[in-house]
Amino acid sequence: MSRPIILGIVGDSAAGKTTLTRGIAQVLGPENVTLICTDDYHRYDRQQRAEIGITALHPDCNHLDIMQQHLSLLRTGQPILKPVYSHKTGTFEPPQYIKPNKFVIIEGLLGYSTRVARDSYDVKVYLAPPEELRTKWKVKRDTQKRGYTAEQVLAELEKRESDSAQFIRPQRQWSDIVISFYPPTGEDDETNGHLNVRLVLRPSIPHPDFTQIINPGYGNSDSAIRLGLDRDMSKPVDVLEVDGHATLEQVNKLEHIICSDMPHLRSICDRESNPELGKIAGTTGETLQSYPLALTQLIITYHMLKATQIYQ
Ligand SMILES: Nc1ncnc2c1ncn2[C@@H]1O[C@H](COP(=O)(O)OP(=O)(O)O)[C@@H](O)[C@H]1O
Ligand SMILES: O=C(COP(=O)(O)O)[C@H](O)[C@H](O)COP(=O)(O)O
Repeated sequence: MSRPIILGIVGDSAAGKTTLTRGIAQVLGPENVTLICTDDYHRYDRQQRAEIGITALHPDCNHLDIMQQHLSLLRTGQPILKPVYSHKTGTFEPPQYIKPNKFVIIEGLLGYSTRVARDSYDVKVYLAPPEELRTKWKVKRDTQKRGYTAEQVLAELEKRESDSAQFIRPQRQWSDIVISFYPPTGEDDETNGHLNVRLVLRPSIPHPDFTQIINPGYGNSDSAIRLGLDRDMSKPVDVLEVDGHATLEQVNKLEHIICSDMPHLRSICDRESNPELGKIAGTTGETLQSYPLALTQLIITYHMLKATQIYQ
């Protein structure tokens, strides 16, 4: 059976969804990827939301029924007529005709909020940076790119907090992978390129065999790459951590584990031949490179390529 492979990336505003998506789409080939942002399914424009007093995070503020209908259509390879919301103007634009490519990446706030929607994905990712870091990212992004003042962004975050807690954060439970970038202890997050990452790997999909990381000789607890067991939302999980200061040699070893069981896809599943992996736009428009981000993007790409072996 041939059908598009669907990746979900869910998380609160400025949690890093677009940044994560970019590298994955580059590896898979932009011509093979359809990108969809579920903000397009907002029910009200910016002015209406302000008048009604509802936030974009509330399910009632989104056409979730149409979103899930569209996800089901995309999963079976059918086209949709997608609404378009502009973050630039805060208004809706004419709808777009979209025919899914080989891979579809759906990113947004409420992608896992209904069962039918959840059933549409092959891989489900949830982004959960510490709230302090997300606040900094949101202030920076929304002041630089969306025309807000820092005070407006902070006031908006406060207004949204109860909806975040009630509707956004619980979706973490449905994900296969929870991703948290975080600053190393004692360093502030201005060193964005050197953030560590914590990946919660649920057994809901089969992950690459990372156990050799904990073999004697590899080192673990004091290494820059660590594997352990934990619980997330009370369920047992594996946790893989990669420090921003990991060496190239350590990163290459992990990459080898990720890519070694798909030799015929080696050229795709490889960090070195995909220089876009791990790239982040810095504060002054410069480009930073992060190994933790690159490896995270590679693990997600691994799962998408694996899914093609079953469905394409
Ligand atoms: N992994 C990361 N490392 C460093 N900075 C990041 C990372 N992810 C996101 N950011 C910063 O946070 C900002 C918001 O991220 P973005 O991807 O636009 O979030 P979202 O799409 O979830 O709203 C970006 O402009 C970037 O500056
Ligand atoms: O929370 C988000 C989602 O975007 P993202 O996840 O990219 O932050 C936006 O604030 C709403 O879509 C409304 O947009 P605006 O506030 O610009 O009208």
